[in-house]
Amino acid sequence: MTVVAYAPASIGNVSVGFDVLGAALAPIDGALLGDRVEVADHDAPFALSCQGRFAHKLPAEAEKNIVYDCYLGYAAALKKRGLSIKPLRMVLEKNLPIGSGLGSSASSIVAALAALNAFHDYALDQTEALLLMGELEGQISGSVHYDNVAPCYLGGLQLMIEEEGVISQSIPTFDSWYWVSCYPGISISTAEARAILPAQYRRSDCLTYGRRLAAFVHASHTGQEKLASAMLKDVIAEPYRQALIPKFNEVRQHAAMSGALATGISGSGPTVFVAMTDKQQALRMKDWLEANFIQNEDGFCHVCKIDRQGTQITGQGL
Ligand SMILES: Nc1ncnc2c1ncn2[C@@H]1O[C@H](COP(=O)(O)OP(=O)(O)O)[C@@H](O)[C@H]1O
Ligand SMILES: N[C@@H](CCOP(=O)(O)O)C(=O)O
Repeated sequence: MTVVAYAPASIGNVSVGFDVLGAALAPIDGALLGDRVEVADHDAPFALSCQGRFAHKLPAEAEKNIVYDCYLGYAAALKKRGLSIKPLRMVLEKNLPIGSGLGSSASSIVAALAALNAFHDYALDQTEALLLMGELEGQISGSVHYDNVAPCYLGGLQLMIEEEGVISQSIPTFDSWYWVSCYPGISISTAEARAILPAQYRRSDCLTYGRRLAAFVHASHTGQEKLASAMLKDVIAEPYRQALIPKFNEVRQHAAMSGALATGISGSGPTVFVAMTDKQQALRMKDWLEANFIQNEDGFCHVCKIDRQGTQITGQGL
């Protein structure tokens, strides 16, 4: 048997919801923006290999690849249920750049665990699988946060709940919005971008954060597009992280003059996103970002919609 899982890129935080809001992305031109993992029968207990555009940036030793930790974590989860992992080989197709703000580690984790789970006849239910994905993401970034793994796995715009046995739930999105997502080609470690944030915040920032997040969720549920987009502002991470991203302010200024609804840092950066409603403006914004924001040959830009499907399983090999 061979199983392949595709797990889309995601925007963590979406500006207004630090660690509690995340959106899965699908380029409108049908380009693949996410990692894929193949799991197949094997004549030895385990093997892992890597391919794809960004495979050369992964740790050289297979044991340092998060996909290997997924294998160990999944085997342990099966063992707890009195089940055994089958002999298998895994292939990671690393399509997302590392330390990009596109949920790269989450994409590998979700694709790996979704493929392993499909290969074992869905031994874990969706919540159990998502809990394990969050745990593995926490190993890499220094603390458990679901704002990449949840949208990547479930699709859509996900709001983290993490109470009463509910990890996340999806909230409505505006069909007319395009998300122009541009990776400049440099890397920022999520763990380091978390370490520079204050340990404590002023009361006024806490109130602004809570008020705007509540207003965004309310506006999304009541279809108030203008109000929702006006809430896409960040007092928690962006003031401290923007200095790590060359030309971030120029992007914001140009986007505002070009009809953008909002501009923000995707996850911990350096990818930025610009939300727009006009497709032609979005395509022009992409051209501008490619000419003015991308720094090297690793960079790229996509005009995206929200990916509603999340992780997809197919039967064919890579
Ligand atoms: N399959 C993988 N995908 C991405 N990163 C991986 C993977 N396996 C191991 N790593 C390591 O995990 C860290 C991921 O860094 P991080 O900044 O969290 O990336 P991202 O923000 O893109 O998820 C890097 O040190 C990287 O070498
Ligand atoms: N909420 C996290 C999101 C990190 O996303 P990544 O794509 O940079 O891994 C944070 O902002 O730290």
